[in-house]
Amino acid sequence: MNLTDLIKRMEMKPVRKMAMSTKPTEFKTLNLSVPKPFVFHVEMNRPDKLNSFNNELWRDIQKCFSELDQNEDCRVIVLSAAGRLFTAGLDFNSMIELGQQLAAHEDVARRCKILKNLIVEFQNSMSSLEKCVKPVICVVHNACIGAGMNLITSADIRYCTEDAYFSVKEVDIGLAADIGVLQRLPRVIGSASLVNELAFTGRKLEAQEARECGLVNRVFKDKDSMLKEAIEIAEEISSKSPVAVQGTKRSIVYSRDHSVQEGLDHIALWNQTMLQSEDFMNASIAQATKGSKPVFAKL
Ligand SMILES: CCC/C=C/C=C/C(=O)SCCNC(=O)CCNC(=O)[C@H](O)C(C)(C)COP(=O)(O)OP(=O)(O)OC[C@H]1O[C@@H](n2cnc3c(N)ncnc32)[C@H](O)[C@@H]1OP(=O)(O)O
Repeated sequence: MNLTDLIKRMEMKPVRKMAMSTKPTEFKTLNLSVPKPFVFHVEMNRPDKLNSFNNELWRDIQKCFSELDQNEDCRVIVLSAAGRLFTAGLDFNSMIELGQQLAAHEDVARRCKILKNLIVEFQNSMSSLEKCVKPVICVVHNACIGAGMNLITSADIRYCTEDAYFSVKEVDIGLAADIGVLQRLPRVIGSASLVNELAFTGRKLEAQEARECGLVNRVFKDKDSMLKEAIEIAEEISSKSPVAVQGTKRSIVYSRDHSVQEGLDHIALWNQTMLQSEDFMNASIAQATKGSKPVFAKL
C-alpha cells in the first residue's frame, strides 16, 4: 500500500452515518425517560426512603451519568426526585451496615482501606454530574439535605420550588463533609461567610435566600411547573450544536478551577480543533442568513 492509499483509508467518514442509538441501562433507584428528543429525565426513585442515599443509589448515579456522558442520543439531563421531598441525604441504614463491615476488622489500616474506598466511591458518584459533558439541570422540591447538597452543587443549573430548603447537614451527624459540597459550594455562591455559616450550623437555607445567594437561579410555585420549565430549557439547549454546548461545559468547568489565562489557553486549544467542525459552519450560516435552525449530527 502506498502513502496515498493509506491517507485515503484514514480519511474520516461523517459521524452521522455511524451514529448508533444506545439503549439506556435500567436502574433500580433511578427512573429514566426521554420527554423530548435528546432530553433525558433522570428521577431519583426511592420515595419510601425519602430518596436517601444507600449503596445502590450512589452506584446508580455514577453509572447513569457516565453512560449518559457517552450516549449520543442525550444532549441535556434534567435531574429530579420522586415523592414528597428531594432527598433526606445519607441513608442511616446503610451506615449501620458499614459499621458492621468495619467491626469485622480490628486493625486500623484494614478499616481505613474500607473507608477510603467508600469515600472515593461516593465522591465519584457526586462528581459524575460534573464530569458528564452534557449539561445537567437539577430541580429541587422540598428538602435537599446533606448528600443532596453535594449532588446539586455538581450540576450546571439549579431550580427549586417555593417550599424547598437546603441544608449542609453533615456537621449534625458528626462529620466533616467530604464528598464535594465544601469544595463546590464556595464556587457556586459568592459569599464565603455564608458558606461557612451554612457548613458550621447545618441550618436551613430557604428557597428565597437560595435564589438571593445564587444557589438556584429560579424559584417555582410547584414541582410540576418547575419540571415543565426545566424540560423546555433543556429542549432549547438540545437544539443547539452539541459541539458548542459540550465545549462550553468543558470550558466553564475547567475555567472555574484555573486562572483566566489557563482557561483562555484551554479553550484556544479546544477551538482550534472544534471550529473545523461542520456545526460551526452550519450554525454560523443559519445565523448570518436568518435561515432555519440547523439540525446537528449526533455527538
Ligand atoms: C462518607 C459519607 C459521605 C456522605 C455524607 C452524607 C451526609 C449526609 O447526608 S448528612 C444528612 C443526613 N440526613 C439527615 O440528617 C436527615 C434526617 N431526616 C430528617 O431530618 C427528616 O426525616 C426529614 C426532614 C428529611 C423529613 O422529616 P419528616 O418529619 O417529614 O419525616 P420523618 O418522620 O422524620 O421521616 C420519615 C421516615 O423516613 C426515615 N428517614 C428520614 N431520613 C432518613 C435517612 N437519612 N436515612 C434513612 N431513613 C430516613 C425516618 O426514620 C422515618 O422512618 P419511619 O419512622 O420508619 O417512618
